[in-house]
Amino acid sequence: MSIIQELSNRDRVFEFLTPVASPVDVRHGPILYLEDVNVSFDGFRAINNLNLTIDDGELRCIIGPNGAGKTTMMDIITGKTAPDTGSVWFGSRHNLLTMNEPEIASLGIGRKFQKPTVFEALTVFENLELAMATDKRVIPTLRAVMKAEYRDRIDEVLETIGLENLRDQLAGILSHGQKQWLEIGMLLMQKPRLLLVDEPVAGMTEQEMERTAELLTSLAGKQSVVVVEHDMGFVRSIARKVTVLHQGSVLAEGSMDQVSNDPEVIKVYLGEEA
Ligand SMILES: Nc1ncnc2c1ncn2[C@@H]1O[C@H](COP(=O)(O)OP(=O)(O)OP(=O)(O)O)[C@@H](O)[C@H]1O
Repeated sequence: MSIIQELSNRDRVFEFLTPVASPVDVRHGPILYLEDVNVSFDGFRAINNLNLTIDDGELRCIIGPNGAGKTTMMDIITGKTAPDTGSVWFGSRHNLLTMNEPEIASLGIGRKFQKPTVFEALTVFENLELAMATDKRVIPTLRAVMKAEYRDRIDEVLETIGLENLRDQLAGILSHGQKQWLEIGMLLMQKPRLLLVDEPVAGMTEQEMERTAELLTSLAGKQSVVVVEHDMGFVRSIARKVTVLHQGSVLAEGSMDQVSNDPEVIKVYLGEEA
């Protein structure tokens, strides 16, 4: 059957439009679990007996000085870097260390890098549309015949990211902050269970930072969100629980007030900024 014929069959729900029912099992524990993880680069221990758990629906902020291992930790979770030893589980069923990057992404782990990578020559709407269809060959046909099936989802995401009024604008003319929100929206199109967000407010105006705080806090609960961020004011505005990494290990964990009053944290990290 041709793609056109296949798409014309309105009774069918197509795989690429249907969020994969996430098989992650969180009934008996956290959504993400790292235990005794170690990674060395040329003999340098970048991640050192790292233990970390993220609960389902949690919004967690990860802070730590330069070189603390934050990016390497994200790389391990997403399958970009393989640890030397340790365990990394997504729910109680999925051993992430046996999976490659695309397999981990398809389980529902989305990663937002610091720099926005939207398609500037496409509209906001088209960017979201593209993020939804995993089979890019069907896009033109998709637009013609499948509108009702995906429009609702795109509208929902446009509302979440606050870009409803810019839906037909080219992404290239968006502000830096709007591009970041659009890219978060592109990840949301796939209905992830866990979003990893790297320095979301770098380069943003105060107003954009406030809007980003609202956006990330609104996502928590619906999915788990892990935010790596250097901006302490921003972390304070969104964090319920903060993990401080230092030399590849967890140095402290707790509320922003708890960690910022921890003498060890003050010594190795916040103290540096004071
Ligand atoms: N591929 C690599 N090869 C060698 N060393 C590496 C590699 N990746 C990271 N490192 C080192 O591992 C340590 C941890 O780096 P990482 O980028 O994870 O820290 P970070 O907390 O994300 O820092 P930043 O806040 O500056 O982004 C650093 O000392 C870094 O130089």
